[in-house]
Amino acid sequence: MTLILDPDEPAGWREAPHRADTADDPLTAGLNPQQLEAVEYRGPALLIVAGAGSGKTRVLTHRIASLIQRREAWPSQILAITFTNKAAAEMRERVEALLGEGASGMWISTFHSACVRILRREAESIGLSSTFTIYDSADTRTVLKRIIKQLDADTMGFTPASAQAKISKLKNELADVESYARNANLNDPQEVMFLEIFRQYTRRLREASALDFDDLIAETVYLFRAFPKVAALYQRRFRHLLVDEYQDTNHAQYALIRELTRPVERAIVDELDAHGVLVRGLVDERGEIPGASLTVVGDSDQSIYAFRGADIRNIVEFERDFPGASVVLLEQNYRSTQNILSAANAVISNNFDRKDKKLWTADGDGDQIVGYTGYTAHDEAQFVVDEIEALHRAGTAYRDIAVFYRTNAQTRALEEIFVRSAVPYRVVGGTKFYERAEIKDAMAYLIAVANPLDELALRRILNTPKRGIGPATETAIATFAEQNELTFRQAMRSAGELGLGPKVTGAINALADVLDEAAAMLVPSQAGIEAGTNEGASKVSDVLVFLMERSGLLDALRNSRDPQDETRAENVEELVAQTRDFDRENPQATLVDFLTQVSLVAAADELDDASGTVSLMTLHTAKGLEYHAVFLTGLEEGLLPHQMSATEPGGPAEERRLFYVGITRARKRLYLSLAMSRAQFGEVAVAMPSRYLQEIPEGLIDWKQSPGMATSRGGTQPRALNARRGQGGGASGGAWGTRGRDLERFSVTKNAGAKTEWANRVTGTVRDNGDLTLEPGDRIRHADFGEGRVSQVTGEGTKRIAHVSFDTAGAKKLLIKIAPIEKL
Ligand SMILES: Nc1ncnc2c1ncn2[C@@H]1O[C@H](COP(=O)(O)OP(=O)(O)OP(=O)(O)O)[C@@H](O)[C@H]1O
Ligand SMILES: [Mg+2]
Repeated sequence: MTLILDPDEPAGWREAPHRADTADDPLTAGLNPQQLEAVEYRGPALLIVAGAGSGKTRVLTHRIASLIQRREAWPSQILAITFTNKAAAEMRERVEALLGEGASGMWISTFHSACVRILRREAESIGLSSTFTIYDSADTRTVLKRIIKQLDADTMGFTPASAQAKISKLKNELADVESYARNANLNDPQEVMFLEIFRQYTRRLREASALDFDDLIAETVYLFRAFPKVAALYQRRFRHLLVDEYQDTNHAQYALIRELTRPVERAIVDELDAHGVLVRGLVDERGEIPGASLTVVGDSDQSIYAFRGADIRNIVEFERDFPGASVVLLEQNYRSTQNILSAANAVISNNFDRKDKKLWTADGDGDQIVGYTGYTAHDEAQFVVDEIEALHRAGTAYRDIAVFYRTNAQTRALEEIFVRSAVPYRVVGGTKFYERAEIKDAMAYLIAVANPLDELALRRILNTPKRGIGPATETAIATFAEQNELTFRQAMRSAGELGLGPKVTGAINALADVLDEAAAMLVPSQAGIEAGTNEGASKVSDVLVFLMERSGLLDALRNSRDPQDETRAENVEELVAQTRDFDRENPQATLVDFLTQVSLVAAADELDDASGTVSLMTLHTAKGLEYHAVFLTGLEEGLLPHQMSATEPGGPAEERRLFYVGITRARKRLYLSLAMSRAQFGEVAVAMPSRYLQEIPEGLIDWKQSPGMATSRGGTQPRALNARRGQGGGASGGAWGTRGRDLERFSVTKNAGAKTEWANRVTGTVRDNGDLTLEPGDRIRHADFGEGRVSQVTGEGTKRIAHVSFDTAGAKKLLIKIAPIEKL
């Protein structure tokens, strides 16, 4: 092992750091006494626990800046861990702004990037090449798929996704093959099989010099444990370790922190010294280098990653794990108005098993929270955009406004309205809807059908979903096409002449068949051809559904248990929903028309202006951030809490923390919105207000209903929400928290009648026109659009839609169940 001086260490390193004069220090001015105590703390371990917006991140930033400015530490002696790359960049910027100079050599990064950096340097010690590959989730599943196939493990119920989840969980707990084998019950064939899968997976990655995401942390821990001298280099180097969002660390990350903060024993110190590593100024009277000073900050109310193995116990047991630790509690909130904080307090107090703490501010109540219930997701999106335009006119910069949602699929409706407005926006931490890989894949199928000459689209889908057509085959087809002056598509049809195996040839032909069949669906009927119309041709949505099903793309995503693939499947379903809308709105339009419209939407992305852009992101991405105005959208049962959470222990409580995280991002203005119906896979489902909305005290929210509902009270008797239960309201499912595992407080304290009354207030009149019979030719009156004639009724049951030509308002489509209409 060679020991070298760290390249990040500045020349000035050899001068021992010294403590500068602290009087009138701008770094500490304006901090409250508890914050000051945390910034000035000099000792082995410090835990800062506090609610949202109380200055935890700010204290970390000031602490780093003060250590550097007072020359108590060199930038290279600092390691700060944040939860996202965005947070890391922000913290670095702030530290540098406080210092008034750059601070290179300082490590501010996520756990994963810090570990990659360490592992690339030290790879040889653990038999890896320093150019090791990092496997993403998809790569991992590909490897597992092959192993499972080879072992016939699928017959025992193993899938790549299930094996992946189990392996990931083990790695987050730092269990490797050996330790798993020691504890496994070898009489259980399931366990024996899993052990074999785990063993082979580990071996294959090693052979490929590859690490998966979980390995990055776990391998660093193993490295440090197996090679104390390597560990000593980092223990000596990082004198100050600071961790933000500590409540979301898992066991492996916790172990890493422990390794990094261990003291360096005297024997190793001597060895480092002998190798020319500078230790002077670091050793104590026993000849050891004491453990690094550790500062962690967290808020157990904001723990939202239990599904990825995060362990709140890391916070609860901090004092036991790090003896001599000090604890600082921050109480005052500096971010939000009291109204926003009161809403957050009220919501989170419904979670059991937490220490009661109340956020408060000295800054006054502020504006009321604004509530809005849209008819549809589009209506809701329109409200959001209108309000943003109003805020902007009143002087709020776009960059100071954010829109949050629970699932990525919700961006579709939002983006459509944003694109039509002039409001610049960007989707943070995720590509825009049409840029997402799975949407591009689905679109590539449509493009390949619409334009068989488009080689790019064909190549994209050739092996998507994976159908065993490798790059060599792809090249063979391309070469054959070139040599014989054929298109790529024609060459695919000549696969039999390429000398490929029968399976590959079969796969290529099957894909070509699917594309041919889809193309045939687009041919108009004889009458249509004669009339020059599109009559008789299949709708775009039908062609897309056919392609997604026959190609296996949707199944591959749906059957995977990787949470990301689930989102991808939802996105593809959103695209299907969008084509359904398109078909309804443009009955005569062709596939090419659809593709053209999509390209135009995508081309409008260039929008930007000097005052920045509005940020759209998921609630998970929003952690740690703050904005002047925050819009929390899609506050419906099934979305928040997400329907998946219902089946997980602690799920609804974690979803509530997510809602709490969302609320506490807002500084001055908070908007809560939902839609009464939401399209899911092209079906319009009736949505129910999120149970969490009910937990916010009445007076805090000013409900502005959608115009269509505000005036619709006359005529129809409001009906009990209960009447809707069990009517298969799509994603909304069982209303009002009656799901089995959701043993939550309000379901015992609030009676059903109160719930109904409350829901009526939220959604305007709760209509149920479920039994209203309408036929083409019927005259109706709509609360806003006036009188009109029904031209068509489509859909069934709760999803019946009336197509109405209004006398003055033009053509509209109405969801009969909830529309404010009466038959004349
Ligand atoms: N003493 C203070 N004086 C003025 N502003 C402060 C003070 N402390 C914190 N702030 C401001 O309050 C806001 C919230 O601070 P910060 O983001 O550090 O809170 P946090 O506890 O990390 O929140 P979260 O739990 O959401 O991560 C920031 O705008 C910060 O600059
Ligand atoms: Mg923070």
